Parts: sequence; structure tokens; C-alpha cells
Amino acid sequence: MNINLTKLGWNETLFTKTDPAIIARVITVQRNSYRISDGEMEYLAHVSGKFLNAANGAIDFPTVGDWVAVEKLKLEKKAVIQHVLPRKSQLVRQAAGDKTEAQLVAANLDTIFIVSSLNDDLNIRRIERYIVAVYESGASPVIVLTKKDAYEEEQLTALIAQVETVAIGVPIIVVSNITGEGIQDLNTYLKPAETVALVGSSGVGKSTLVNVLSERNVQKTKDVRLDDSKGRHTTTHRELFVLESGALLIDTPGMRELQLWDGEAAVDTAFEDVEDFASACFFSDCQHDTEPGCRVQEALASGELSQDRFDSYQKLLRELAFEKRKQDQKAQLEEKNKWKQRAKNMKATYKQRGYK
Ligand SMILES: Nc1nc2c(ncn2[C@@H]2O[C@H](COP(=O)(O)OP(=O)(O)OP(=O)(O)O)[C@@H](O)[C@H]2O)c(=O)[nH]1
Ligand SMILES: [Zn+2]
Repeated sequence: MNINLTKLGWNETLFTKTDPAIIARVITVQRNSYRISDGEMEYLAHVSGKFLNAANGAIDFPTVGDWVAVEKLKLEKKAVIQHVLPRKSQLVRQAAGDKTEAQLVAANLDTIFIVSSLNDDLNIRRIERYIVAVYESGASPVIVLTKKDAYEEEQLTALIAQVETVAIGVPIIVVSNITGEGIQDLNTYLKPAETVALVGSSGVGKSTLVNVLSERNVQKTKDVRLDDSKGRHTTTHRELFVLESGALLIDTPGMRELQLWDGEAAVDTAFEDVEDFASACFFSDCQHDTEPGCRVQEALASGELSQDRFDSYQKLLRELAFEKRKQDQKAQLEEKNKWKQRAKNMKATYKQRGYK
């Protein structure tokens, strides 16, 4: 049993075939280098050449929260990452911009706090989208609503009721980072060796919440700051902290929008209410349009299901189908280019050898 690794969330049932002496956890990602910890010491790390050659895309590269197998250069506090150990969960989104590309937010999370503030920013459609992404990641979602202090009890009840309509089976915790109300309710999820990540839009109070949770001193996994090549301190965005409770907390930068990458099955889970109605339709392949015996249309007419919620469900499914088409096209193109390149190489070889 490696006590140092245990503090970082490792347990002996993980990676039984890998020698604990070469395991470390990724604390932050800085462009092409990583800060990793073995619970005893931090290292500045990069991936090996072999790793680079084998990597197929962004998802293959280490992210914050990953367990990695490394070669350590203890004296220099440097390490080389040989490979990423299998992830038990991974939060992925479609990268911002036009490129069809997955972006890893964090890995090996037990719980994800979907943070939203109760003010004008409260957007239940956005919360729905986050719930889908979290289910898809394999971690458990918890909705954390901040800025409770800004509301009267009555207004609060109405706002929470709104969130409840989209958070079927998802715990909702209402807090104030200012008065500290509700903060202790988060303790259920902040258990020793459990990893929790915070996600949400900018300005919802994630950083403030991290400060409140770590008030009794964020014990950085080890307080050595590594300089970048220019000798300046690097500000890192995603970082894993060890809380006093022993829980591991990952802060992520505010996302302007969360574009889904994958998750049709997760939509089914997040929209269990809609799925329940749909499964009661007369036709098993009902499009919930004008078919007779459509339970969804009936629920919409009676008000059991809100039109907004149904629209959102359909929109997310359409979006995912579109995303999938783009990904397939990209994969096809890459395959084609690979064969083109091979043919070219072959021709060159033939020419060299004087074949025709
Ligand atoms: N009234 C009130 N204000 C809060 C609360 N939590 C955070 N704030 C304020 O909301 C603003 C934004 O908070 P941040 O913690 O910086 O938000 P963030 O989610 O970390 O934003 P990014 O770092 O951009 O992702 C700050 O002015 C905070 O003081 C709260 O519970 N109540
Ligand atoms: Zn139907």
C-alpha cells in the first residue's frame, strides 16, 4: 500500500499490474508540459517520444486527474510520462472553434459539481446540457446553486423548483459563498480520496467556492511552484488540490458554452421523464410528431411535459447526431489520407528500386 499515492486518490485495486513506484497523478496541464505528483514530490513532466508517436488525438494525452506511468528523474524533479493509465471517467467536450476535435476537461472524477448561480445567469437549458456531459463522463452529477444570499426564501423556492424540473435524480445543493450557508451539505461528496471537479460558466462563483472549501488552507499537493522556461510563474487553469478533508478538488476555467462531443445514451439518462413518455407511445419508432397514440404529444398537450424541455431534448439529440456525422467524416478523411500517404511511400520505394 502506497500511503503517498493514497492521499491522491489511488487505491490498491487500481492498476494492480503497474508498479506503484512509477505511478503519479497529473496535477496541472501547461501547454505541453505537466505537473505531476506521486504524493511525496512534484515533478515537471512531459510525454515520451514513443508516446507522441503513438498518440492519435487530444484524448490520448494526459489531462488533470489522470494517473500516469512515469520514469522519474528525482534529482531534477523531472519525469517522463510513458503512458496514461485507464481512466474510470473522463469529461470531454467538443473543443471551442470550428475544428472537429475532442477536448478533455479532466479525468478520474467521482463527482462533478455543476455550478450555477441563482441570479440572471440561471439557465436551466445550460444545466440540462451539463447533466448530459457529466453522465457521459461516467462521474455523478451534483448541481450546486450559488448566491443564495441574494434571494428571499420565496424567490428561492420558485427558482429551485425550476431547476428540479430538469434535474431528475440529480441532487441540488443551494449555497452562499458569502454567508457559508449550505456549504457543509457539500461534505457528503468531499470524502477522502474522492475526486470532485467544478464546472460551470464564468462568474458563477467557482473560484470563490474553491476558496471557501479550502478556507482551512488549501494544502496544495506540495507547495513547490515550477517556473516555465522563461522563469516566470505560470498561471495554471485547471488544478487539482488536496482539501483538508482528504478530498481532491479540481477547478476548471469557466466555459462560455459546453458543446457536447458524445452522449446519446447520456441523453436518455438525463431526460428520463421524456424517455418514459416516449416508451409509452403506441409505435415503438414513434417520432412524436403526428402519429396516433403518441404519449409524448399527449403529455405536451396536458402539460405533464413542458414544450421547452421536449424541444431541448430534441435539440441535444440533433446536435449529437450532427457531431457524430462530423466525427465520422473526419475519421474517413484521415483514413483516406493515410492510404494516400502509404501509396505515395510505396511509389517512392518502387522508384528507388527501379520497379515499374
Ligand atoms: N452574493 C454572492 N456573490 C458571490 C457568491 N459567490 C461568488 N460571488 C461573487 O461572484 C463573482 C464571480 O465569482 P467567481 O468565483 O470569480 O466566479 P468563477 O465561477 O470562478 O468565474 P471564472 O473564474 O471566470 O470561471 C465574484 O464577484 C464573487 O464575489 C455568493 O455565494 N453570493
Ligand atoms: Zn410518440
